[in-house]
Amino acid sequence: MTQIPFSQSHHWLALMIGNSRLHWGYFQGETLQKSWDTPHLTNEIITLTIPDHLLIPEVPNHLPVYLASVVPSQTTLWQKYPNLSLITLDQIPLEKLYPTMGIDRALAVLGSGETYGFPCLVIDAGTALTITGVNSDRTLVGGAILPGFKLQLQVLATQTAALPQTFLPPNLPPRWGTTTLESIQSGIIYTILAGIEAFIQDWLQSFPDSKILLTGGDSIILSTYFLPKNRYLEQILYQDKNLIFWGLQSVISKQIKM
Ligand SMILES: Nc1ncnc2c1ncn2[C@@H]1O[C@H](COP(=O)(O)OP(=O)(O)OP(=O)(O)O)[C@@H](O)[C@H]1O
Ligand SMILES: CC(C)(CO)[C@@H](O)C(=O)NCCC(=O)O
Ligand SMILES: [K+]
Repeated sequence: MTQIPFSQSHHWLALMIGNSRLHWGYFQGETLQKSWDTPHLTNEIITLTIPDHLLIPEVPNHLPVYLASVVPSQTTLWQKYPNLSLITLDQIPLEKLYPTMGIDRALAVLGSGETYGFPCLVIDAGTALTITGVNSDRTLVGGAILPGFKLQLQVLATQTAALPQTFLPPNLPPRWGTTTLESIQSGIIYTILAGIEAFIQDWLQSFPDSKILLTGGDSIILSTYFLPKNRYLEQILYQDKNLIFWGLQSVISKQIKM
């Protein structure tokens, strides 16, 4: 994997491989022009044709790809792609990251700090739901990992006889469910919300000036559920689906003179 001189092209792709799907960002210089998601790859990739509907003009087929991944089997499929740079934990300018920490968490909390300021707490509602806090010295304080909303719903449906597959309702369901569906929704949603609130309150005791960022595939629905119950957090709580891209942009712009 070779480092691409950035001057070759101002067009580049950020690719975050998550556990559910691929998250793409198309950048011109430091500007994120578009972002989109696709399913995991099934075959090795050698050239990359950008879908027409993304309306990216004149994009070459070997656009530089800056790849961060938490799925090793997907990373392998990129080995023969000519313009690939793999972003790994050692390139993240944060202190005390531990060796097995997910690069998505490190990038999201870096992107959050660079954009909204340090200290910051990131709540990433993806396949897994992660909580990651960094202080004003850009040092990892720590975090937590639990099954995400969809995974919790799925596991109840697949590991029990009587419980059906359940969806996330568009608005907060009643706490006291009177049907199976409502009871599952209530159980998962209210316990996740209570857990998140407890982590935030604990964090704010140590870092009262911290911003709190919600990101990940379920972050919009999470803020819909969470904000009306926690109006006191309104001034410090933000939803931003692009935190990982801001983190990648920060790492890459420091490696390469734009
Ligand atoms: N089109 C979609 N495809 C898959 N998941 C989706 C989609 N839209 C929303 N989601 C939600 O996004 C969640 C997955 O989040 P995200 O895409 O951030 O996960 P991911 O790619 O696995 O990343 P991570 O590794 O951070 O978990 C799922 O729980 C699902 O409910
Ligand atoms: C927790 C996930 C799955 C979230 O995508 C990812 O960040 C990961 O694989 N992390 C490795 C373990 C850790 O972060 O401690
Ligand atoms: K695993």
